Amino acid sequence: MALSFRLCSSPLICRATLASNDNGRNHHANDAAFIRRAADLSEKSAGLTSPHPNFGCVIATSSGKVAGEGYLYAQGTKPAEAIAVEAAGEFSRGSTAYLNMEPGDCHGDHTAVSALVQAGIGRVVVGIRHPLQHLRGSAIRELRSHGIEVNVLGEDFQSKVLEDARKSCLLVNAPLIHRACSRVPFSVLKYAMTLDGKIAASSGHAAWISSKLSRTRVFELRGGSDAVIVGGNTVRQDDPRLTARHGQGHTPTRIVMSQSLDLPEEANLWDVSEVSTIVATQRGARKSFQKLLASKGVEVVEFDMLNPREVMEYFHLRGYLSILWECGGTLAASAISSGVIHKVVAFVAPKIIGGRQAPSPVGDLGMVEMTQALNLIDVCYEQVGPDMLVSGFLQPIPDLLPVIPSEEATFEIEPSVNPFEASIIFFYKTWDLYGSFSNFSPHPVRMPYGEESDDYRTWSSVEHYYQASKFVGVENPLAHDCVERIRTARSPEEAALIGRSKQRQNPELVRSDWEDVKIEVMYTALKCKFSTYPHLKSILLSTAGSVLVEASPHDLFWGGGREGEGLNYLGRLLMQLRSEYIGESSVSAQNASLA
Ligand SMILES: NC(=O)C1=CN([C@@H]2O[C@H](COP(=O)(O)OP(=O)(O)OC[C@H]3O[C@@H](n4cnc5c(N)ncnc54)[C@H](OP(=O)(O)O)[C@@H]3O)[C@@H](O)[C@H]2O)C=CC1
Ligand SMILES: Nc1c(N[C@@H]2O[C@H](COP(=O)(O)O)[C@@H](O)[C@H]2O)[nH]c(=O)[nH]c1=O
Repeated sequence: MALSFRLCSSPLICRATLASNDNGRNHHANDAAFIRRAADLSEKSAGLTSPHPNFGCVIATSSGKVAGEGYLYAQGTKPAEAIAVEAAGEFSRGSTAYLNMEPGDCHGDHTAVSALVQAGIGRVVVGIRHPLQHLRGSAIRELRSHGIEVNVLGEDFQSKVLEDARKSCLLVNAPLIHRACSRVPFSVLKYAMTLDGKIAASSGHAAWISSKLSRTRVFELRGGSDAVIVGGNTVRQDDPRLTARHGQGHTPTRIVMSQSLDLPEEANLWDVSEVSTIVATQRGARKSFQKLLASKGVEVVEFDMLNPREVMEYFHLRGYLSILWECGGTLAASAISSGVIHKVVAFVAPKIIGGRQAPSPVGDLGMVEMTQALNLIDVCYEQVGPDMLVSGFLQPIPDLLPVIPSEEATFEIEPSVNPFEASIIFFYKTWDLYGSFSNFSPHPVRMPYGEESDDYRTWSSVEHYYQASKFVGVENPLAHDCVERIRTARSPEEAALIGRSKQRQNPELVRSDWEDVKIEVMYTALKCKFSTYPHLKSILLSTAGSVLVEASPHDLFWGGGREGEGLNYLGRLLMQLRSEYIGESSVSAQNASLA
């Protein structure tokens, strides 16, 4: 369903519509402006961390002044709402909080909602409901249950300015919305072409068509994606690096799709010292070359049918939210035909190269009449240096507006419905249904700082503690530095990045018994987390009878692997902990009955 706004049906809507005189219009304009600001804010972490649901919060006083604002930096960090009310301090009381998206308090601890309630916020305006089914509506319901007036754009109010503001909220979380309703990640096809529609000269040479400024924009696009994809021919022709080149921030995985595996033995993409590369290929293709790639640290994933849809479904399962396609026209045509491309970003350079054989951005789509052409929607034009950047959507952002339930019906919706009827519970990303089982979940633990130390510190997540433990007890100041860098990392993913890369680059800094103790380290940290947070313990206990599997297809030690080939140690430890708790509670029940 394309973007649209529905007719009002709830009492709140009618109240709002009745107030739609000039004063009402002013309110709408203010609300729209602050919601847009929240949406802009929510995108601030783009390129700094891996893509995640984007949340922004603006607190505005009754006189229309911004008192505080915040955005979610990465998954597993402090919610935008908590940051904003902290910044606003006493001004929060009676103010309005503008949220581009309903909070995703997915761990039962309701941090975002509590922050707003405790700060005395009087009214909350929400751009869109949370797209994920298991979170949608619950924070709104909870806020209302605390007597806070909550208005959801498109449900409680309608007007042109609010429609535009709501659209900006949909745009900043388009990848998440796609995740909620399709089985493929949000995909953007990007290319640079000359004014005569060529992406290379007839020799295949393409460096460079677009200007330096445009290419810097491409680095930003890469930094905001989980992965960048090219086809085998682009690797052979260009030997690309596909890095984001911004120094500190997030770097996407590089993916090569090649059926033949007829690829060079030496290539920039096989250097995985900084960024990983995955080659997706046809099952059974050039086994000897697969071995060579594996020896260089390149992951090879075989597919029975190597096509864009299969590959995208696979990366969806790996938790990828957004993918940037930087391939040539052959693979681009195949991806468009498979329906996996959602958006197109084209840099058009004012140059003419000519050449009958020179490649164009999209190969054969089998169309013969101009009436069959695919029309982009929501098209934007922007001049970037000498180039023109044209972007637009090939598919509308799905509108997940529910058929608006009545207030009573809203209360009847069971937010904790478990879609996994089967006895296997998968968990991975923190925003998923059982996201609190992930090491990245935002639950700080008090654990020792150093081996057998009495010096207990707060670690922002189990992942922080686990990664730092690799370097504990090593007599080397550099190892101490690693521990401190990991402890103070801004997010669990940064902690993981530092821990993993240091372990790879400086194995001498890792404690010698790490392989023997790592399971115990993890277990102790998990035990601390689940004992510290009773609601997490309850969620764990509620899974009794189910097998817990960390749905990480690439981590074959802690995760379950793609086809169950992983050892799933994280899932196992959680089940062990669950048994321990169940044992403890049955012993205490026995003691109580004896007493
Ligand atoms: N200006 C720009 O923005 C860009 C320009 N280019 C230029 O484009 C040219 C290369 O274009 P092109 O040949 O189209 O390269 P592609 O990147 O589209 O690579 C095509 C290759 O992709 C692999 N592939 C795997 N699965 C599929 C599938 N289902 N459908 C189609 N291909 C699949 C095959 O590799 P294999 O043969 O290994 O099996 C195929 O040969 C180069 O000159 C390069 O410089 C490239 C990217 C961007
Ligand atoms: N030629 C061309 C592009 N080409 C794309 O960039 C890749 C090279 O990236 P890297 O090795 O990281 O610099 C190349 O393989 C292709 O995918 N991109 C652009 O923005 N503008 C250009 O003019």
